[in-house]
Amino acid sequence: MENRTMLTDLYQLTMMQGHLMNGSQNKEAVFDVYFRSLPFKGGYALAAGLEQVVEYIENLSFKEEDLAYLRSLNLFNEEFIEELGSFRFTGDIDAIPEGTPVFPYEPLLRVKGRIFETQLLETAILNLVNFETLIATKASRVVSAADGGAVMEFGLRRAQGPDAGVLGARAAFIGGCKSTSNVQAGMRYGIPVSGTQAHSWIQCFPSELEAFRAYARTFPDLCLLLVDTYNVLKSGVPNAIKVGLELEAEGHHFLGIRLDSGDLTYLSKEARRMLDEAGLKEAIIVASNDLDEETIFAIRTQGAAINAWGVGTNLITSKSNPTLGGVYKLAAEGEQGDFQPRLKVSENVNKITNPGIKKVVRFYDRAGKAMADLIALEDEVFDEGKLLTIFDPIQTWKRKTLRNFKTRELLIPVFRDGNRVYKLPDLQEIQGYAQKELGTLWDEVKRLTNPHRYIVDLSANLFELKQQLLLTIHNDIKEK
Ligand SMILES: Nc1ncnc2c1ncn2[C@@H]1O[C@H](COP(=O)(O)OP(=O)(O)OP(=O)(O)O)[C@@H](O)[C@H]1O
Ligand SMILES: O=P(O)(O)OC[C@H]1O[C@H](OP(=O)(O)OP(=O)(O)O)[C@H](O)[C@@H]1O
Ligand SMILES: O=C(O)c1cccnc1
Repeated sequence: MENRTMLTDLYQLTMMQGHLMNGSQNKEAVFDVYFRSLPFKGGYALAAGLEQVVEYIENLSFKEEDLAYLRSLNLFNEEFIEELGSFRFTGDIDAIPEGTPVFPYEPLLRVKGRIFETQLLETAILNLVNFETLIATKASRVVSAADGGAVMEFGLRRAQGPDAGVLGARAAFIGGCKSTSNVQAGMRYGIPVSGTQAHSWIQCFPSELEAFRAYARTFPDLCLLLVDTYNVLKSGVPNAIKVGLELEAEGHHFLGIRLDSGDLTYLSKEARRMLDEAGLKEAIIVASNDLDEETIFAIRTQGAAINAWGVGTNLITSKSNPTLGGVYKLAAEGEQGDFQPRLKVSENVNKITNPGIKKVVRFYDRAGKAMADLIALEDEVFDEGKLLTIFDPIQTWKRKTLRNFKTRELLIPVFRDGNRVYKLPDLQEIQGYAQKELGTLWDEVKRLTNPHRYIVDLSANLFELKQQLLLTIHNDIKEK
């Protein structure tokens, strides 16, 4: 497992030395990880990256060469470097499991512990959670546009570097992709690997037919032929049909063809007709070429005859929305378990933080559909037998009364006193869980364009606490 201890911003280390020098290193802090707006103008995001956060925490330790490098910067004193030498995370982490639909302002992770430790974690946690959550969300949109057609992740060559290719393939699988072309991701995470051929294979042979036959000889039962090197309907599909029939005559199953250019709707319909007429009704048609959720949705609704989609660049780079702006904000600080809520003020009301140690409660109706989430204080209880009126924390007149609800707390314990108390699910389990979880959201929340906004409110107690703190800060400033 990779040691990512040095994957941090310099200022985390300077602040840590500052705490050590000021005697505040043992102060306890609670940080929330959350994002403020949904990517893709979508209706939800899918949480991902927790497994990498767990690995990061479990491998946190500065090696001799790390300490030597830090010493060489001539910024840090020996007392601090020595302290880093025995650095371990000894705090608590609660997190929303990977594959859960999540919404703005909800703490996806809550980190509690000595400020000396919790400050260091910000950069790596955000790096991991922001990227994987973004790609899992993008993949989920692409998969939903494919409406049951398999989506194969093809992006490694265009990913923003090797790590993004591998972790992106993992996140894409959480979002519902069926397979990846990325062999390292397949090996590391047990993702099914799949693929076809490149144009170079076809070009290497004197003719397209010979290229197809050579591939069919090598992989008679894994034969998906790329048909657009010369001319799809006049050459590629007729040659693929010849080879497909030869394979079937020998008792093999011909898988199908891949289209990688041109009008994918027209070509797939024509190719389907030709394959069917030749008796290759089971042969599938895979499409690729700069696809994303919008093109897939358009092509599918035009009536294309496409069974599976190969999606690379737009998915792995999240091209239409390349970042998720997750932040790591201090919500409480204290000593010996006695915490005081803390708040960050901003002129921009969306940037004022939510104070205190919080939890996220999801409210379901009797049919199991998610109705709303509340960000609440840790010790609050919501009685399932009672009515509950919730309200928008900004437009407070917007109210909704929940009745007959079931509740579920989304944050679950992952580390206690530095020890892991959470069993990491395997990736197949996470994918299945994500699919089930998406089934609890209304279609209106999931639709790709102009979705309904899912309700995420603050509990009355948290709202009250926030108002009080804002008022106190405001009055303090006025008096100065
Ligand atoms: N029927 C369709 N409706 C909407 N978009 C489509 C349809 N068919 C293909 N597309 C998309 O249109 C774009 C076409 O790309 P482009 O203009 O580069 O043509 P091309 O066929 O890839 O040409 P080239 O031969 O250079 O590869 C791709 O993003 C593709 O996914
Ligand atoms: O289009 P993407 O969604 O990124 O999917 C991956 C693309 O990569 C391959 O092409 P190649 O690298 O040869 O490039 P090209 O076909 O785009 O020229 C493949 O044939 C797809 O077209
Ligand atoms: O296997 C394929 O067809 C493939 C793999 C990576 C990128 N494009 C296509």
